[in-house]
Amino acid sequence: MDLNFPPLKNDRILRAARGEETDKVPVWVMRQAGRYLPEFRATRVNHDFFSMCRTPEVACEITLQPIRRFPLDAAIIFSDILVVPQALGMEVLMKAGEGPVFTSPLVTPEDLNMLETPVNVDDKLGYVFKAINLTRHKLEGKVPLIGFAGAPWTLMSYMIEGGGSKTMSKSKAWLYRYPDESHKLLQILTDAIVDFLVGQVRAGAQMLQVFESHAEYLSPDLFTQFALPYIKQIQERVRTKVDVPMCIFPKGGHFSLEQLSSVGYDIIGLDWTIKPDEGRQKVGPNITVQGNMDPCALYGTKESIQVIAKNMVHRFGSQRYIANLGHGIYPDVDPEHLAAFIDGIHDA
Ligand SMILES: Cc1c2[nH]c(c1CCC(=O)O)Cc1[nH]c(c(CCC(=O)O)c1C)Cc1[nH]c(c(CCC(=O)O)c1C)Cc1[nH]c(c(C)c1CCC(=O)O)C2
Repeated sequence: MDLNFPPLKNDRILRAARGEETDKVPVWVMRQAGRYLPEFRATRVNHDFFSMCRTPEVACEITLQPIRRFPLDAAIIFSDILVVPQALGMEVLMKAGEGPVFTSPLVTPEDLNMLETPVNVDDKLGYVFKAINLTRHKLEGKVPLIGFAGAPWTLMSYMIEGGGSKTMSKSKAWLYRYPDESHKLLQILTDAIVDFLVGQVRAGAQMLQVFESHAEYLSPDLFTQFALPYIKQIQERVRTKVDVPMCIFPKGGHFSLEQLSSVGYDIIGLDWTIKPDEGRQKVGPNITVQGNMDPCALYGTKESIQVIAKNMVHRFGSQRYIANLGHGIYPDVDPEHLAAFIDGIHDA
């Protein structure tokens, strides 16, 4: 892998992450490479979703699509959080209109024996490292490249539910009925995630985001027992090997913000259900906040989007702040409306 990268021309997001002054508020959008872009859909018709993730040239091309169109301040590598369960030997398919489906989800703790551990990330996930390295070169220093992984609880819940769920009752049942085995699974995932994130930075990722998308299903006590310790461990262990800003996004986990502010992440991502001042106050002055416009606000007019975007910047303040949506952009959003959002942020 060629690690001689072109010089970075826009470091706004890295500056905001480190608490340094920024001329404009940096902005990127979760799922910015995705189905709302006609060029993504055109590539997607010819490919299976996970084959796209496994082909570095395709993953690179899709990562660059939104960067060519919009003045975004970061790129995020095209991949999925479910590549880690796949690396542990589980089969995951992406079904059109249905989302991810595991062919054999975990049912009882004995099923943990089927997981192929420890994961050699170079063998199993080397395709992500190659995609990152290629993309960092192809970006030509335009903006930083973000790497990511799902957090252990979110991945555990997918591995047990086998796909989407309204209640997470099967995976939460594990937490209550099999706490020891749940910890065993969470630790297996944590070990794989740490190596995976370190490998992404060594390949060229300049910032990392950990997605705890299923925080919202946990009670504060369950979060403290089964999510927080692993989120903390990931930060500590990754940081002993590489040094880039790290973001944790606990979707729906307002109750966890104070606790999360003490486990070492540079950035905490907020969903749209919390007021900017309240989120800011909960994470404290030494952490950068990211978020949190309602993704559905992009269905409004361009004018209304700009008003909401500017108002959001005023409420968060322009420093130690990274603008984003409160969750991923939806597939039926007009790309021109995303452009209005980005302009609204940069002009605020
Ligand atoms: C939970 C989760 C997943 N994947 C991810 C999360 C965490 C963020 C979140 O809470 O949404 C993370 C993810 N998924 C994808 C990215 C790529 C980078 C980006 O542009 O943000 C990232 C960062 C591509 C994707 N991941 C997926 C698509 C669409 C797949 C398709 O084209 O069929 C993309 C572009 C599919 C996916 N992948 C997943 C689901 C539930 C789905 C189906 C729902 C949907 O279709 O939006 C699992």
